[in-house]
Amino acid sequence: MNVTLGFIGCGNMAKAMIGGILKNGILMKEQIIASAVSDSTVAKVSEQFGIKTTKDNLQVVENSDIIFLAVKPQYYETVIHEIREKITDNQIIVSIAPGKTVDWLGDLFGKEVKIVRTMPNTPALVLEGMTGVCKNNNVTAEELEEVCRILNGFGKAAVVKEDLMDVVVSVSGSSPAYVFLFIEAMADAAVADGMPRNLAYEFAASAVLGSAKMVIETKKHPGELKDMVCSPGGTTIEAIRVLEEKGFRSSVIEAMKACTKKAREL
Ligand SMILES: NC(=O)C1=CN([C@@H]2O[C@H](COP(=O)(O)OP(=O)(O)OC[C@H]3O[C@@H](n4cnc5c(N)ncnc54)[C@H](O)[C@@H]3O)[C@@H](O)[C@H]2O)C=CC1
Ligand SMILES: O=C(O)[C@@H]1CCC=N1
Repeated sequence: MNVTLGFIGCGNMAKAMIGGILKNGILMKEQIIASAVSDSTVAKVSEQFGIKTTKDNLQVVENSDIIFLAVKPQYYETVIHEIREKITDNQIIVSIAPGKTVDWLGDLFGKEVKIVRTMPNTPALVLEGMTGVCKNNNVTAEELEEVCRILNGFGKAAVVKEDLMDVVVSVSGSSPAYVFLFIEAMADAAVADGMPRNLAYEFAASAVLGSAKMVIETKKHPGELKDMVCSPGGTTIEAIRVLEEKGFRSSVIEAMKACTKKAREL
């Protein structure tokens, strides 16, 4: 692709996206610039990815067609105030923050700016990211497609109505954390029953990966896939019985409702 990409902030999510983009090869390292606050991050990111790095956010703005705001939500106001004068009509701003609407972002810029609001997730690093996307009226269909090509480069992108973006946070942006917790818990149980830890992580993570692939590739209902594992009078249904007794489904639902609620409040 013939665009330059800038990241303001270069923490966990920006590094996952940069790593994915470079792994996939949709952009060259020379096409990417990122800013960070500390000298050590500037040096580390440049060494890790070979991209241009700077402590000056305006340098990112001056050198990028598409600018990802990759700082925490509470720093959005400061960063937007810092860069808004320098943003031109042709540049596209990509937000990755939960809760920040395109109208809220547009008001902070105080002028007509092209804004794409996204919610990515860290599996972008291994090209298995899933990103929810919506836009404001200043972004054309072609421009949205261009941004989606970048997002698709490290996984998949789905354009959704803006009022679903807070739900995307809980089901996608935040959800790898619950899945990691689940893998960790499964591995702990296997270790408790005598399996070496490294082997336990491999078995537990492979089960999650394979199960996710089955949902996506067979398109069967997850309940049907679950039933296919549960032999009558067998081992699995015993595990399911205990999970139901301990409120597994309800815990997940309540946790995600808390997550969506928090995103709405940010
Ligand atoms: N970590 C994740 O899995 C996901 C994060 N996000 C969103 O991505 C954004 C970044 O999150 P993380 O990468 O997790 O946070 P992080 O804390 O790892 O990275 C943020 C980086 O921004 C830098 N920073 C702070 N103020 C700055 C400024 N004024 N100028 C330039 N850089 C500045 C910080 O030094 C830090 O390195 C947040 O809005 C978060 O909600 C979205 C989806 C998933
Ligand atoms: O925890 C957070 O607030 C961010 C947003 C989605 C994932 N991490």
